[in-house]
Amino acid sequence: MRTAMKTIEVKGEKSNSSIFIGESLLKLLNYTPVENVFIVTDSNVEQLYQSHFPKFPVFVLKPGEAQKNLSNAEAIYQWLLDNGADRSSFIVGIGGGVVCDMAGFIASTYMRGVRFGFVSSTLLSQVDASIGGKNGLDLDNYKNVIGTFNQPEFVICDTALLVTLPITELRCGLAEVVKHTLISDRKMFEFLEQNYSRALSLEKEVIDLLVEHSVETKAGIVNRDEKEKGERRKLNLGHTWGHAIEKITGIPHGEAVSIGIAFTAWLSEKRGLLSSTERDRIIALLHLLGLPTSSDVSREAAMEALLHDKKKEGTKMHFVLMEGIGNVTVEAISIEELKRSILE
Ligand SMILES: O=C(O)C(=O)C[C@@H](O)[C@H](O)[C@H](O)COP(=O)(O)O
Ligand SMILES: [Zn+2]
Repeated sequence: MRTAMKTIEVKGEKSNSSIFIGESLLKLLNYTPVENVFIVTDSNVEQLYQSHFPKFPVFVLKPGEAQKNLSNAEAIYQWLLDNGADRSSFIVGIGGGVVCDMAGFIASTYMRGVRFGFVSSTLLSQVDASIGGKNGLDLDNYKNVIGTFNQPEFVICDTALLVTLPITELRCGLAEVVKHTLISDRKMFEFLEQNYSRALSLEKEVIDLLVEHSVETKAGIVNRDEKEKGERRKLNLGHTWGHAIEKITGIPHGEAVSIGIAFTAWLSEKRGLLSSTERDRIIALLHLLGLPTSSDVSREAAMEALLHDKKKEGTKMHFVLMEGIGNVTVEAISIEELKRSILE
């Protein structure tokens, strides 16, 4: 039985981040100063876990991606000012990806930057969103168009908090786990094929292993390429198409990523990089996890949204393709060629 807490380090250019897997929200005070701390959370987390929070001022956001916007950022800046937060203050985000993104962005910009850390409460956030120092807000429904690279001092991944997570949210986190296995670990993909139902029933041993594997995979990549000049682009597998679907439909991020992964498997097969057998295995695993693999959005509409993605540089776009389960390649594809591949 795996019980011990595991620590993984992310090394950023400016600062480092310690990820504590299996640590408890109840131990938060061991990681923050004893005063001048400000908590950002959402109403779901507040309702379930406020009694576990240390006694610091709390700003409560409404839940959901739509809250990751500039007007909420302004409200939080104002609240910090009103409550006397200064350059020596410490901000803690307690919640999922939206809360961590907001808290990280605010902390990185308030008074030109104050110290911050996260308690990550959803699977998606523990395996991905809270790790690696990307803090961003959406604009006009386009994902993370405004943001910073800045590492939190710590991330507490309290897997005990996952027991209250709705099943849709759990599935969404598993979409990012599948993404990590597709990027670099065929054996882990096979482990998921064999153990998907144990993951869906939140078996502790399996969940801890999956969180640890994802954090290790992501930390390794971020340590080599924090600012996404090269290898980190791989972490965007399924996201270029996924973000377009997410923008148009408003479905949860993990579901959009699942659709994006399935689309990428199709495109990779079409371009002769992936066998149809492996494509079918990928789609089958996503289905076993209860994730969607297609959407009603027309390819033309998705293509239009995709052209506004921040991964577009001039007339080209970096697209992550699969060369087999556990192996991806990043190709700078011209928009014209992408249109031909996708629309013909
Ligand atoms: O951390 C990264 O790098 C990722 O690409 C991880 C993604 O799963 C995550 O959704 C990220 O926020 C997307 O970043 P973006 O730069 O494409 O907005
Ligand atoms: Zn993602």
